[in-house]
Amino acid sequence: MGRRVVALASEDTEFQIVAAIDHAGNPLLGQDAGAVAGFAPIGVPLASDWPEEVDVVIDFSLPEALNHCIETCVEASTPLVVATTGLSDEQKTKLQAAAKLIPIVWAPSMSLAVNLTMKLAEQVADTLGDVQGGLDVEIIERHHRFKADAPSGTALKFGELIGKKLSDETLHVHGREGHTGERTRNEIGYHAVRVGDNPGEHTIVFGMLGEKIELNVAASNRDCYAAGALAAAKWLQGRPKGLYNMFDVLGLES
Ligand SMILES: NC(=O)C1=CN([C@@H]2O[C@H](COP(=O)(O)OP(=O)(O)OC[C@H]3O[C@@H](n4cnc5c(N)ncnc54)[C@H](OP(=O)(O)O)[C@@H]3O)[C@@H](O)[C@H]2O)C=CC1
Ligand SMILES: O=C(O)C1=N[C@H](C(=O)O)C[C@H](O)C1
Repeated sequence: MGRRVVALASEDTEFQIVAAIDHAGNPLLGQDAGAVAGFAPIGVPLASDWPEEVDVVIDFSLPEALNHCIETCVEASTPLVVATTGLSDEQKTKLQAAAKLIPIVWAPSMSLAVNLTMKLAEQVADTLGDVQGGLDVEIIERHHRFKADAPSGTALKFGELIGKKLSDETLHVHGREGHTGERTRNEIGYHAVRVGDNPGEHTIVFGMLGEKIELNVAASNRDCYAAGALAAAKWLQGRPKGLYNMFDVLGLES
């Protein structure tokens, strides 16, 4: 994702890339970030040390890298966009605490289409929650073979939003195997598929007795996430401290 953020930001006159950060052991350190992204050099080497002053930081990394990023941004009062998924509960608490000091946009998907589909999913759950015969919700996500976390942060967010609309006692069930018995009414099932270079696809199945609805949202490439993160970075300029999400950035009601 870092490569795509650099590529899109370097084509946007509203951005000046002042640093591209990776960990100290990355073999590409010292190489020009534009060239690493597959474009013309931009005069910014990939580095492991943080610059003194920046207007905004965009984080697509690993949960283990995020703590240092949050601390650095808080120390320098720098607005932060967090796109990394697979965070622990402790890290979520840390983010919430940091947002009392700096403005942060935090979302498991920066994609416009995904965030809009989340709103549609909420609407379907709201409408069908009490449908005759009961409603079964299953979430199937597909991603590339390199993805480190499962299910995706987006799938979990879909489940959280839908669960809130359905019941206070929604169970989140990951996969299904063996003599599982009859499906309970209050569970949401998650299924994580890892195949090739899939840039991200989510299907939410709302199953009833006699008919079903499926919401499917799929990326054709990863630029929807990079573009969303850049939009969030712009939106954060001049915002007061606080924790925001992509519904806020996109003007979709939270
Ligand atoms: N919110 C959204 O819209 C999206 C979120 N994501 C999430 O973003 C994250 C990154 O995804 P992706 O780019 O595919 O993953 P990659 O593994 O390709 O990239 C992660 C990068 O972070 C680097 N890294 C590792 N440790 C550190 C550190 N301590 N400090 C700085 N950088 C570090 C890695 O280096 P090295 O390879 O050397 O370990 C690597 O270059 C994932 O959590 C993914 O789920 C992805 C797409 C969209
Ligand atoms: O790792 C990815 O690729 C993606 N991760 C995010 C997630 O976990 O939801 C967002 C997107 O689906 C791509």
